[in-house]
Amino acid sequence: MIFLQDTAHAKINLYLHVTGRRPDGYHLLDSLAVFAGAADEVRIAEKSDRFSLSIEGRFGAGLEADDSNLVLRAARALQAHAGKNAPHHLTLEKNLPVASGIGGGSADAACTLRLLGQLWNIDEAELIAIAEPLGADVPVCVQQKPTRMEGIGEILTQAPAMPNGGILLINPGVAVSTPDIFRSFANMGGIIERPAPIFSSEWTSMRDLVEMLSYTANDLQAPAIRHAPIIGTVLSSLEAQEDCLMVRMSGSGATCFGLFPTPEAARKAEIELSKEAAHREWWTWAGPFLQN
Ligand SMILES: C[C@](O)(CO)[C@H](O)COP(=O)(O)OP(=O)(O)OC[C@H]1O[C@@H](n2ccc(N)nc2=O)[C@H](O)[C@@H]1O
Ligand SMILES: Nc1ncnc2c1ncn2[C@@H]1O[C@H](COP(=O)(O)OP(=O)(O)OP(=O)(O)O)[C@@H](O)[C@H]1O
Repeated sequence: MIFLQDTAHAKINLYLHVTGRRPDGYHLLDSLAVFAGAADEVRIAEKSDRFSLSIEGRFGAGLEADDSNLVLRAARALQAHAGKNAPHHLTLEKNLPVASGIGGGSADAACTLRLLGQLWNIDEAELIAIAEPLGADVPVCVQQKPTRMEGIGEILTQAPAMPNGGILLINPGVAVSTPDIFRSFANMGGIIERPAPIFSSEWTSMRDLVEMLSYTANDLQAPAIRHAPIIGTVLSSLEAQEDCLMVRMSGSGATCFGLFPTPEAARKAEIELSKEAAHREWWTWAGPFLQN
């Protein structure tokens, strides 16, 4: 019997600047993370003698339901922190492509923390502290709100709400390893000096937001295209769509996004692209941003 469930939304890095490197090798970032309607789902069922996991959904076959899974790692980390001995059976519906730059695993871990936090009465600040060692993207995924991420992802500043625009996501089915892309970034010349983006107090339309984004980039895009040239093809296909305001890759790739004035315009572009996407076996999703 399922008694609690929550959605783990795709994280999109609208820009991602690499600004430095820590002595332990992790890169310092400045990034605007927002969340799309596309999501995995995590469900908590009855108590069990230990935490266990079932995985379903389109991309479930590519993942092990063992201790390496971020859902179980998050559950065990919170259990240890809370000093609880109350394990449950968990189910993950994996709708988002794996290792694709939209933080799927991080979103699942954060979703698990939220669910168990609700069950065990643990506040958000504590959940964020538990989230940090699980992965650089996990803290931002706990809140699932438009957020500027700095440091390696642990310095979070709330960003203005997203305008009521649309996003089209395309993943070409090539898994991209985050450490490999950071390594290539360093080998291709490393840090690019540029002024920090200036945030306004609100974005009244997608055009307003896109104007600000036009002064930014994803510094991992060029290294990712070197690993997976198909990313360049995806970006060109998105760019060719009517009403598309801008295109870019998210995170360390390979998922790319197009921004549109409305969710309907994004859905129309998805339909336009559906033949090519089916032929090339691309995953696509179009619709609104998650509004909080
Ligand atoms: C690229 C982003 O997706 C942007 O949101 C994230 O920074 C990556 O977050 P993530 O997938 O949760 O990454 P983690 O699992 O913490 O790190 C995977 C590996 O990527 C590299 N890594 C990650 C984050 C970061 N700020 N600098 C890094 O150099 C490190 O080699 C690390 O061992
Ligand atoms: N629940 C999970 N969902 C997805 N990946 C998981 C999960 N648990 C563990 N992993 C492992 O984590 C790795 C990264 O997967 P994930 O989908 O989070 O990457 P990503 O989309 O590139 O994330 P990011 O944008 O944070 O870099 C995968 O190689 C996968 O084996």
